[in-house]
Amino acid sequence: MIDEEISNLTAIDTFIRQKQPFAVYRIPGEKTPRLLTQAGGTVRLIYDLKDLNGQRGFVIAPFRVSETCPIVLIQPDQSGQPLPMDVDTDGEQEKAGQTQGQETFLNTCTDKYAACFHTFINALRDETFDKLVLSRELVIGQMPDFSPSSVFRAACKRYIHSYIYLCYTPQTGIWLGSTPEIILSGEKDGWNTVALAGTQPLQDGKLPQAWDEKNRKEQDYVASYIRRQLLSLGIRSTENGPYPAYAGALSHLKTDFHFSLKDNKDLGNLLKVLHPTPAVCGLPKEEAYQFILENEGYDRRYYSGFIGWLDPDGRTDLYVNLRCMHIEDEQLTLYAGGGLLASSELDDEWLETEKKLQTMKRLIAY
Ligand SMILES: C=C(O[C@H]1C=CC=C(C(=O)O)[C@@H]1O)C(=O)O
Repeated sequence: MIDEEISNLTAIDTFIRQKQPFAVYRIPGEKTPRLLTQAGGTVRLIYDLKDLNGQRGFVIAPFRVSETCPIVLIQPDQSGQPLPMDVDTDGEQEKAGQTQGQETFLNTCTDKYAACFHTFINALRDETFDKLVLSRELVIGQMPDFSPSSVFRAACKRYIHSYIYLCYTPQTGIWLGSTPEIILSGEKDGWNTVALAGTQPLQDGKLPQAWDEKNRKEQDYVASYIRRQLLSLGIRSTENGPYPAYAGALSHLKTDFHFSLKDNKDLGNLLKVLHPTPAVCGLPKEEAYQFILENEGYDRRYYSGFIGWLDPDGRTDLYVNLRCMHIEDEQLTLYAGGGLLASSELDDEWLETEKKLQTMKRLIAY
C-alpha cells in the first residue's frame, strides 16, 4: 500500500472514531471509491419515502421506517469526491473461483430458522402468498484488530460487479455492504431498475446457464411486479433479460428495466412504489410486508432497505442493502435472506443464506 492510501484508510477510521457522518462507496464498473462527509449540522431524518422528493444526499433507508429506524440523509458539503485506493483486482470470476470448494457452511439450520421457515411455507402452501422472503441475522464477535476501512477495501478488490459501501451516522451506526441489486439509478432522461432473484453458486467461476423452474419463477415474480409498479405511475420501460449476473461467488437472474421520467423531482414517489420489491419482501406486497414484520422474529433495520446517492439534478445510484453488516463495538451483525415459493425446501434455503452470508464473512479475518 502506498502512503496516500494508508492515510485515506486512516481518514475513514478517524471519521468513525470521531462520530462524523460519512459514506464511502464504489459503483460497479468504476475503479475509484468516492467519499462524502457532513462536517457541520445534523443529518436529515425522514419518515416517509415520498419526502425524498427533491432531496439530494446519501440515503440510508430501512426495510421498515420507524422512530428508531428513520430514513437518514447525509447532506455533504460536496458530492462524492474520488478517494484514491489500490482496489485493482484480477477479476471477480477468478477470485470467486479460488474460494469455491474451500469454504465450509453450517449444514444444519438453527431451530429458530426452521420454525420461521415452517410458518412461512405453510402460508405459501395454503396460497395466502405467492412468494415470501425469509431472512435472518448472524451475530459474530468482533476481533480487536477489526478495521471497517480495510474490509471496505477488500470488498472493492474482490467484488467488482457489486456496489460497495461503508457509512456512519449517529442514527444508523456503522454499516458496510456489497450489493448486486440496483433499486434506482440514472440521470436526466435515462433511468434504470432491475428485477434480481434466483440464486446459484458460480460454476468454476463462471455464470451458470441452466436455471430451474423455482429460480425462474422466483425472478419472474419480481420482474412482473416492477413492470406493474412502473405502469401504475404511467412509466413505460424497455427490458433486457432475464440473464445470469455476477454477485461475488454467486449468480442471480436479472432483468434490466430502462425508462425515462417526466419529472426527476418525484424520485421519492417512485421509490415508494418500488420498495420493498418481492426480491426482499413478497407477494401480495402489503400483506407479505405485514406477515414478515410479524413472523420473521427479528428486526431487519437497514438490511433490505436501500442506500446510495440521490440527486434529482445530477446522477442517482441507489442499491438494495443486501450482503451487508452492522458494525458495533463488540460485534458484527450479518444479514441474508432468500425467496421462498410453495415448492421451497428447508435445507436448500438455509444453505442459500449461508452462502450469501459468506459474501461478508470471507472478508473478515478470524
Ligand atoms: C434477499 C437477498 O437476496 C435477494 C436478491 C437476489 C436473490 C435472492 C434469492 O434468490 O432469494 C433474493 O431475492 C439477500 O441477499 O439477503
